[in-house]
Amino acid sequence: MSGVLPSPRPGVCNLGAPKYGNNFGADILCSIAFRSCRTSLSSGDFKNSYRLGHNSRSSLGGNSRIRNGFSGGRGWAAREATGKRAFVCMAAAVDRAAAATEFAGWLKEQGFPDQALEMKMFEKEGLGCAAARPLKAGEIALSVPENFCVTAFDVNNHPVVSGPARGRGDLIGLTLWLMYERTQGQLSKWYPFLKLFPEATASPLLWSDAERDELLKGSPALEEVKDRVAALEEVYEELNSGFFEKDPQTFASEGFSLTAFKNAFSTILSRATYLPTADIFALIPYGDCLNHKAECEAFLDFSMEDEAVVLRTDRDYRVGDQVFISYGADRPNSDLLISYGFVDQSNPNDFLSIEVGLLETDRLMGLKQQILEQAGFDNPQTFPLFKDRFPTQLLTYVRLSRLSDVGLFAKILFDQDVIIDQTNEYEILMLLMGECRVALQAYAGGSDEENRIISDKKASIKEKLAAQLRLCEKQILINSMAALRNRLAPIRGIPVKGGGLKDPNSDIMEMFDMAEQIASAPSKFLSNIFKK
Ligand SMILES: C[S@@+](CC[C@H](N)C(=O)[O-])C[C@H]1O[C@@H](n2cnc3c(N)ncnc32)[C@H](O)[C@@H]1O
Repeated sequence: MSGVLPSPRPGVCNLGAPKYGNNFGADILCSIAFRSCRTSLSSGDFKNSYRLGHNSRSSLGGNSRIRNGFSGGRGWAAREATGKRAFVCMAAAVDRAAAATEFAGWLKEQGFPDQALEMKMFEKEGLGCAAARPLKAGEIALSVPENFCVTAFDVNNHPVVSGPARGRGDLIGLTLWLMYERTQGQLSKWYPFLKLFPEATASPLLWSDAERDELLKGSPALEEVKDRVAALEEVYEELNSGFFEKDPQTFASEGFSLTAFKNAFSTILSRATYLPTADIFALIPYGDCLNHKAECEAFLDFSMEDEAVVLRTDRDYRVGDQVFISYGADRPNSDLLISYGFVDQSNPNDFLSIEVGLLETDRLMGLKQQILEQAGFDNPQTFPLFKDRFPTQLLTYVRLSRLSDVGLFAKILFDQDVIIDQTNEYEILMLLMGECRVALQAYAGGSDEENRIISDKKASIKEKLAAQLRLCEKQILINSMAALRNRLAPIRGIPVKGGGLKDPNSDIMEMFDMAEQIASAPSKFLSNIFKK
């Protein structure tokens, strides 16, 4: 075997959690708007490489060659496939635990080395890997020889799909590979491996338009999913008109339908692992059964020395414990849902992206832009809002954007949380508050409804996942607003509409109400309220 995976989050690479750490406890014009979390997903890159997948750590090159010594291929047993040629839907009906046992036995027959992990079913995550013996932190838990992995090597050397896959990204190549091998059923030499794969995931990429519109209403994920689906359908159309329709004998219609393509893509997206050292995506026996834990730091990578894909543990495990990896350090729930079809309600890395920028009409725009550039920021710039923190840099950025006195520019420091003056601070906190309020109002219903759906046994998987996502995102906004309120409270001498100053403690709720409703026309509101 030899294989492929997507890569990181181009848009947000410098915005991850580690760089920012303004805890709400310690405390949080421009144009402001919430953005879909374009983490690993980028429609611009889609056609050539759908930048997604575990270990989103480095960028992904083309797939026309095997990179950095990862040669792959060859060894996947020349076992003669037997059985009828038939389109086999590797559906949920397959008993996955039995399939895993069968696959492990089959691998052994092919000379696969003994591992410290065994595949096992877990209630929450489905198939996973458990420690077969006690493991110490830093130990090699898994070592899969490269020739047992499916990669671009297999795609590029495939008698049927190499043509359609040419010039496309690794994930599309692997999707084509999976579609074709699925049509071969038991004749496929990969059959025991394919039997482990779910037919598709619960990703909203596969939901109907109506389901997406209803269930993701308010979430920035909706826009993201729509973009992805459009890009995916475009790729399919190209493949269909360029290859599938022209040769229906080879590309049997059922196995190469749009539905089959989307299903296979979602499966590949959820199972292919990006190997940073080899800069390649791979389907890795055992490795593709490892589930994600946000707190985990272990990840799969190619070891040139061992010529194998290796997992080193980041903690001790007892026999039977599930061994986890990280699918990427800073993946918000919207990304997990789209890429893998699950939501982690306790995800410490969950975030919403907020975009801020300078006003076109700002007479100091040129100067401000220079300051931003020197500090390494764009205009506009996206920042993450986490449920317990947001970046100090976000505040500084917005403070700068609202400054009209050049004499105060010297106070702008991106590595420190420095209030420029109270009027400026009041403005920016109100703007952010208003933006959060508007974003929150875009979701239908309250959090009680989401909690009800999550615990409702009759609710569908899609309804539950969407409710989990909405709940987490709303919590980020609610917590952000609470933090903004905390920051606003001690500001004394707050300017009011009629001019003059007012003690905030006298009618603080009224002030917040006002502040939270301004986002639809922030500059208009501010030009009125701060009229000199
Ligand atoms: C690489 S596969 C892992 C094997 C998979 N559990 C299976 O049953 O085949 C990724 C899939 O595992 C599931 N998964 C991984 N981590 C999870 C988590 N923390 N919570 C829930 N599901 C998880 C999701 O269904 C995801 O699409």
